[in-house]
Amino acid sequence: MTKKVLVAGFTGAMGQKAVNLVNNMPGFEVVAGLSPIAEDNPEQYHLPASAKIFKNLTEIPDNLADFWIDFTTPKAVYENVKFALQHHIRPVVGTTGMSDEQEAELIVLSKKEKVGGLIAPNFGMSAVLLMKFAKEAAKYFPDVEIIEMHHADKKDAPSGTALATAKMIAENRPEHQTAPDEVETLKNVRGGDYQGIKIHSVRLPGYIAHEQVLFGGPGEALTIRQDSFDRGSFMNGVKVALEKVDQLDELVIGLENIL
Ligand SMILES: NC(=O)C1=CN([C@@H]2O[C@H](COP(=O)(O)OP(=O)(O)OC[C@H]3O[C@@H](n4cnc5c(N)ncnc54)[C@H](OP(=O)(O)O)[C@@H]3O)[C@@H](O)[C@H]2O)C=CC1
Ligand SMILES: O=C(O)C1=N[C@H](C(=O)O)C[C@H](O)C1
Repeated sequence: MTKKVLVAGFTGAMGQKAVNLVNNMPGFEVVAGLSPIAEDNPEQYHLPASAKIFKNLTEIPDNLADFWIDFTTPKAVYENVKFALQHHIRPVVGTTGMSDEQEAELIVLSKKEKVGGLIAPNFGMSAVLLMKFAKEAAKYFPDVEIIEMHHADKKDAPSGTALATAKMIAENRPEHQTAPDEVETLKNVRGGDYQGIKIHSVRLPGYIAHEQVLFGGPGEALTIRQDSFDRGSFMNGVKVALEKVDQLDELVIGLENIL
């Protein structure tokens, strides 16, 4: 039986990549798109002619879709995923910017509704491996800072990937010295702080998505870097998620946990 997919944020940069992915996945079909200012013309957005376009959650009927791909905005994603879980649609979520509390609430809801799904701050293999390697390196290099660089239209900072990297490093690093007293003569010039890990966010035209993790030790340094040069690089991860979320019975965080 064909698996039916709703793409939330289908008009956006990632949403359009997701539409193209599903259009080319045998056994899957885009049946609907959600986006607040989209025109009611599916083919304009490369959706099948039969696909329905919705402008808000209240318009979406029951039993419409099996999967919910979400590439929307930090403001919309929590309500979207809640709606999907309550309507037994399996969410595959790339949208970043949710708080830890929001994610925890959604996990509880997924268990209650017995609906599996995935939230992945990054669907790219280079970023998944960077996070894994950084977590390992943190055992030996407790002094670390993160620089993430993104396109100028990005709405949230730091990136979801940088925050996930910091969390994974924090889980694994041994006791470390806290930074000495320092004076910022320019406000926030030392970046954001996650449990003593500085995060620096760069936004520039021409960039897509890039991250460096810099470890420093006595007389040596280790730099781990990943680059996403094209948004197509995220689609293998989305494909794997669509193929595997059927086997999950709750909401899982992180692509690495289903690979
Ligand atoms: N996990 C991953 O691997 C990746 C995650 N991302 C994340 O995906 C998200 C989207 O990125 P990107 O595609 O670049 O952003 P865009 O701004 O290009 O697209 C956002 C989309 O969301 C839509 N939208 C806005 N509000 C709502 C709403 N209330 N309900 C449904 N749709 C809404 C917009 O519609 P309209 O145009 O009609 O306003 C638009 O289609 C970001 O959070 C980004 O960080 C990005 C790349 C990879
Ligand atoms: O907004 C983006 O573009 C990206 N967002 C995700 C994030 O916040 O980490 C993933 C990737 O970095 C691209």
